Amino acid sequence: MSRTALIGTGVMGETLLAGLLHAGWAPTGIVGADRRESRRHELEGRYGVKTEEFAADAVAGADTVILVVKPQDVADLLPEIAANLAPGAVVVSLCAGVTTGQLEDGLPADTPVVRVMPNTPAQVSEGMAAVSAGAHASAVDLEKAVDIMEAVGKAIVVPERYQDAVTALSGSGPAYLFFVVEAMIDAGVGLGLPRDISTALVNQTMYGSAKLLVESERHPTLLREMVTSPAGTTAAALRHLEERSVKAAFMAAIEAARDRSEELGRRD
Ligand SMILES: NC(=O)C1=CN([C@@H]2O[C@H](COP(=O)(O)OP(=O)(O)OC[C@H]3O[C@@H](n4cnc5c(N)ncnc54)[C@H](O)[C@@H]3O)[C@@H](O)[C@H]2O)C=CC1
Ligand SMILES: O=C(O)[C@@H]1CCC=N1
Repeated sequence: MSRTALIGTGVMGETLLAGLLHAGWAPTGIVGADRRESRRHELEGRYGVKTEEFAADAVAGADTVILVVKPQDVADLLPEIAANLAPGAVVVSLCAGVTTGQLEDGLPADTPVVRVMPNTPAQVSEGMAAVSAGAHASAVDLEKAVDIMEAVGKAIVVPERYQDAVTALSGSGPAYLFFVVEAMIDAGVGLGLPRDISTALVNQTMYGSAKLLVESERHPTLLREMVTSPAGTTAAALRHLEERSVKAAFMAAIEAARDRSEELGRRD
């Protein structure tokens, strides 16, 4: 039976684990590793998977090793797993900024490495992931990573040079949308709506708008124009957003995220 080791079971590690189990993967085929004892107990109780304290133990005998630790922890992790990595095992990294070259340098020669940028909507099987092959990853290895990510949403293959931009856009993207949601809910409360009513209005507006965007396949400008009646309420609101350069602020914010991803990938 194939065995997948999931190294790091924090927010993103649990997201992937839950998604894979929801997609029908057997808990017996997955072993988690986390340094935190409390986390290991939580995961074992919640999902019935086996967990290990040390990554090296989880990796032994695994044909796929998925790294979901913070980028800052990767350098210490690689020597831990390198010694126990099974020949031919594919290493799939979800760590922001960390390049396939950095990973290959810390792993046995010719280890197939695939870099992936996922996002948290994978928790509800609506993730968006971008996948890039390292120097020694075959088409089959790349497909393995795509299959893993497609179990929890959509996945596309991109050249690795796009990964920092992808990280800034779809990796961090859910946080930008939740930020807008918070702002809208607070605005509703500011206008006198009870918080639960404001939340219900905003949540469904977000959900319905996202569904309309995807299902209609119409350009967002057209969809926005459909809402904007001449001399109406939307025009009055959009004027305020334009006066405050909100679009430019989004662009600058996403550039900052791209720069941070590049920084995380820089070798010391
Ligand atoms: N949270 C998100 O929305 C996304 C996160 N990512 C990437 O996923 C990775 C993890 O992020 P989060 O889950 O948010 O962080 P987190 O801090 O929630 O989880 C990291 C986990 O790794 C464990 N860990 C650290 N070193 C370890 C080791 N040597 N052996 C075993 N376990 C170890 C920690 O105990 C912790 O539970 C990061 O590289 C991040 O860039 C990527 C896309 C989205
Ligand atoms: O904030 C971060 O660094 C991670 C990567 C993309 C989303 N969360």
